[in-house]
Amino acid sequence: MTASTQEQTDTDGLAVGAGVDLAASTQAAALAASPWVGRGDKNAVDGAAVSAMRRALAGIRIDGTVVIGEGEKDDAPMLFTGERVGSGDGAACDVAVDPIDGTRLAALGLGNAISALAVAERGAMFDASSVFYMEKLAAGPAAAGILDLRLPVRENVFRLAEVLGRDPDGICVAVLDRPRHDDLVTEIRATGARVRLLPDGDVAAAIAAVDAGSGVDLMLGSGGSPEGVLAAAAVRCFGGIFQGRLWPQSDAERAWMGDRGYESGRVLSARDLVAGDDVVFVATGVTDGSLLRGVRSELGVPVTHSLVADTRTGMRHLVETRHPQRDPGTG
Ligand SMILES: O=P(O)(O)OC[C@H]1O[C@](O)(COP(=O)(O)O)[C@@H](O)[C@@H]1O
Ligand SMILES: [Mn+2]
Ligand SMILES: [Mn+2]
Repeated sequence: MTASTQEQTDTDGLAVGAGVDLAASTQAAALAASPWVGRGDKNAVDGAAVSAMRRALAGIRIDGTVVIGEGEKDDAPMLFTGERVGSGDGAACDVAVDPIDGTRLAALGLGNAISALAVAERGAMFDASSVFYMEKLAAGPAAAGILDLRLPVRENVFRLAEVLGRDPDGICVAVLDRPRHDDLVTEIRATGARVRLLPDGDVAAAIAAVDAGSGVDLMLGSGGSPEGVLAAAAVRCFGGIFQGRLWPQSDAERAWMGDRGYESGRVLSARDLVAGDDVVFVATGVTDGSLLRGVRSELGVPVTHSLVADTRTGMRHLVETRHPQRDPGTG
């Protein structure tokens, strides 16, 4: 795998096919966060994951620029937007990271926390760093051309039920459990559909929505814009649809959108959010979840579960990795 990855990177000049290499970064983040799981300290979870991911990226042969990161931080050397990551040689690319999506879940010892990273060609990723929230819709491939974020919720649920050949009561919609979603949840339930309320973690939820057999048919509601770009990258690799609409919360955010000529109400597709034909998405489980198992220990050896996918091959790998901690003294 590594040899062919290397070759592809050399001949194409792009960071494609490098998914398994890139997974080292989400694995490092998950491994570093795992001692903090259940200890109630969100900052410790995030801090450990961010530094480990950053260090691991330095060993990966890409010339990456973080487009979706931890915000524009001037102080701590973290994964801030605009930061260059990777070894500096290899393909020039945009990088989106969420070292832990579900920090609170991990701190509370709850399931579904993941570490996620996506890479695309340089300039391919939508700059969503300055408007925090995005309204989102994600569903499987059958929903293409049928569902639309601008339609009433009821209409989307009925359309999805029809295209899937079910009654609305056979539809399950994932929604972040937030007071702002109370009306949304009422509207969904009024159609007969079920709602799976999530304490956190809408990247994994969007993947569940596009993935047949996950038990989730649709994801609706607002969440972080950075997570929207990561979910869009995943959907580009897995198939299915993702739609996002920036949801500004302040005059500063509205001004930022205006300055960039972003019409309010514009619906962004997965391809608008992550363009190009070379997209790689990797995620590693931190705590056990519906998508991935969390970090666990087998006879003292840490084991991780990662998902690796790319648009070029359309392949999706579930990778189980043993991480023996070698004693330098014994080689
Ligand atoms: O908690 P809010 O403000 O509703 O934001 C929702 C966002 O936070 C999360 O639940 C958790 O994100 P982090 O763990 O990266 O902070 C995301 O999955 C989601 O997009
Ligand atoms: Mn995070
Ligand atoms: Mn997040």
